[in-house]
Amino acid sequence: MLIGVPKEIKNHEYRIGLTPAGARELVGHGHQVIVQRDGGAQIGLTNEMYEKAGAQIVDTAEEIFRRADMIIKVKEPQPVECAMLREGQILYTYLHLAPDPEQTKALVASGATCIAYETVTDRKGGLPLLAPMSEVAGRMSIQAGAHALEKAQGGSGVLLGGVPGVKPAEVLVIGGGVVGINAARMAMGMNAHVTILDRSLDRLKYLDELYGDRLTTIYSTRDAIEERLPDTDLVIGAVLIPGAAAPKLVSRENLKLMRPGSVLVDVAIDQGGCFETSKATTHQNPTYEVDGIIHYCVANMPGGVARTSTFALTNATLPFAVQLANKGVQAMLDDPHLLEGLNVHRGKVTYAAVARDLGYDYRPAADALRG
Ligand SMILES: NC(=O)C1=CN([C@@H]2O[C@H](COP(=O)(O)OP(=O)(O)OC[C@H]3O[C@@H](n4cnc5c(N)ncnc54)[C@H](O)[C@@H]3O)[C@@H](O)[C@H]2O)C=CC1
Ligand SMILES: CC(=O)C(=O)O
Ligand SMILES: [Mg+2]
Repeated sequence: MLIGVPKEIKNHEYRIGLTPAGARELVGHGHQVIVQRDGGAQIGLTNEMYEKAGAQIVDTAEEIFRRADMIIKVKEPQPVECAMLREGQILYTYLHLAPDPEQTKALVASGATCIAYETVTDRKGGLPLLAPMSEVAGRMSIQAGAHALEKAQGGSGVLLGGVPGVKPAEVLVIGGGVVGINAARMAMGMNAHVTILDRSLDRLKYLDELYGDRLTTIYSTRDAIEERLPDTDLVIGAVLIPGAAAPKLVSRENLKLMRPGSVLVDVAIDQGGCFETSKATTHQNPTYEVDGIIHYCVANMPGGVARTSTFALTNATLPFAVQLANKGVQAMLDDPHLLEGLNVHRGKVTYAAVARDLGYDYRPAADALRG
């Protein structure tokens, strides 16, 4: 198979979908790899490294999209990329379709086979291709929040850990999954006081067993959230209902409960955000203010630490990339966990939550693949 890796074009996105080591693996399995010139240059992955791994460097994204049987990316295709996809081509990347009707329409129109990293599953019920970036974003959410709390950033001027004689900040993490636990760990490490909310009692039990009285665990309800907002300095939005648009858990009205200069970091923004007042921002302009509350809603947070993130992401995506390259769409029929990643195939929406949220007819993935 001919595998193409374009340079990412989203704002300040320096990750790349395949490392030189990954290219070498695919070439070793008898495949051809083409990589866009300087696609990894910003994170020290040079054209020469890819060439040494057996890949060919090409100059333009147009050539990659025209020639490749499978495109490997990081972020959802931007409109100019969607326009270059074609019937029968495989797209393997993050998609986050439920809150993105424009992209969904474009992928349906392309006829391509579109596999979303974020809905591939594993045997334990986890999301193995989302998890590495959730680890990164969870950890980053605390440093982003701590920075936004500084006065010069519009924040309330609170230091997360306090100092001897002055109490630490209160951090509220809504959603105790991969983002949530990583955020909580970082915040506890900085000596903040941390409360974590989840709807899964099993998850709350696990967190309680792990961290004991260093972490307060509370069952997530609207009441529980509203009760805590007046005393919270930093809220991390970390909920997920796989594939679906995020539930709105903090309303605009709720912002009045908070102290001016308090901060909301909505990590769930890539699924539409879990605060009513969230709208996606970029690394260039990461924050904005609503009713005195600072919002940080960067939809590609891991792009900010692109070198760490590229290695973490491709460690997880490469084994499936090899399967797809070896077997084509049959790889999904052979592996139910990879099959869960199929969101759009030859003009049909094949992921139930996306079809429901955006009003498309749902076609089960295996049926669509078998034609
Ligand atoms: N902005 C960015 O750059 C990035 C965003 N993300 C996003 O972060 C979000 C969280 O991802 P993960 O932690 O990997 O998901 P996860 O599935 O590991 O955890 C989500 C948790 O939310 C809980 N939950 C669901 N509804 C809830 C509610 N009403 N109240 C409290 N908890 C609730 C679930 O029980 C689960 O424990 C996703 O939307 C993901 O796409 C992930 C990486 C990067
Ligand atoms: C998960 C995601 O959206 C990202 O890593 O950018
Ligand atoms: Mg998006």
